[in-house]
Amino acid sequence: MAKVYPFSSIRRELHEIPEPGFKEFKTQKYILDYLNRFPGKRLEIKTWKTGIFVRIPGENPTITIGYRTDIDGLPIQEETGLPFTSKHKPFMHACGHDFHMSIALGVLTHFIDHPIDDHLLFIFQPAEEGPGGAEPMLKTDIMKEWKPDIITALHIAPEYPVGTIALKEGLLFANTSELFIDLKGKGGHAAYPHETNDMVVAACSLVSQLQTVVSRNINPLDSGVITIGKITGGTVQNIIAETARLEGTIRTLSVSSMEKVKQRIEQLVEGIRAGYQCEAVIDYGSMYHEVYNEQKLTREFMDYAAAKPGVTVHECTEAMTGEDFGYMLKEIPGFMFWLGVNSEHGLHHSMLSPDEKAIEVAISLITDYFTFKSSSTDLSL
Ligand SMILES: CC(=O)N[C@@H](CCC[C@H](N)C(=O)O)C(=O)O
Repeated sequence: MAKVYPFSSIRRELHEIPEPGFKEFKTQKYILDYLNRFPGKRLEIKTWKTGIFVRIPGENPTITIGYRTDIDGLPIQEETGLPFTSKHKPFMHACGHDFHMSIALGVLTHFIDHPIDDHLLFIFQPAEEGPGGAEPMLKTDIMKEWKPDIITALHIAPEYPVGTIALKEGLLFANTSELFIDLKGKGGHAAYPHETNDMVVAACSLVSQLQTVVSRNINPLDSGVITIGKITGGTVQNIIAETARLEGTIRTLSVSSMEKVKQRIEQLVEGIRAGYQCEAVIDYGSMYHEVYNEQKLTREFMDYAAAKPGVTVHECTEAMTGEDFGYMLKEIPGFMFWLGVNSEHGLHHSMLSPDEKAIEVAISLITDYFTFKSSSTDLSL
């Protein structure tokens, strides 16, 4: 068994208790219990739903430096076989939020005993995987009172080795929109198809047609994704389905492409309505603003990280992943970066197993950068 680094044990305990968005009750309690280990320290703690804000007041503050972690898990049946596998099946920390939280606690713990000039605000945000906690958290009175002047977050990256971080100035992650389409027609006996309008056939046809939107309606030099991750419909093998439901997500690099994709989806769904004589309802669920890294802070951080022993900075291209941290970056200058964790299996995979050595790499990099940033005379953007 690999060596367990201090914050790896926290990561393992959090890994055992993944919870869906806005139901992170045990996770919230775990973090609050951890924070309560530091009585008498200058920690200011406020909760919002299942999220937590923690402020460490600065000694001689000019600004507030923000750090955000997400805290929710995903509905995935874990197959890692790890001794600290999920106890909340079928949920799993398959997007690294257990890493993100333990890194946030590591950075926070460092600053409890090493206060800096500026205020620090740690945001433990629920529901990143959906329906989104960042946007409503931004609107809270707590955020208005403690609003950071700059903000940072990271996301684990299975494809990079430990010690590598990846980022770029400007656009890093895509605009996203969830997509739910409910079809309702007439079901019936499997042997009497002429008396029905089979919603399984309609759903299959619609999924195929949706594949043409990106390939035939988006400029090939632009990018887009439509993924249908789930189809449900029908009841048993010898009954023609009365209903079917498609669940998916849309990703684009611009708001205008998102509008175009949605317009095209609506036209295709209208065709299904007419062609299959059925009802069809589209729901776009939650939408996330793109993650856009502020140029000057990002470049400064890249230069800072590149000079740090043991850290390699890779200038990456944008990804079609989504992150509601994009809403925070829309209002507060800052950046997000990928943290290499060297896992054979990728994000949202049942066998994702990131290398825990990356936790200490991230804690060290972020604490050093915040200390540098706070003592830096140039706080202008
Ligand atoms: C980093 C990451 O994997 N984020 C998720 C965000 C999902 C947002 C929403 N539920 C959707 O599916 O559109 C991602 O899938 O990129």
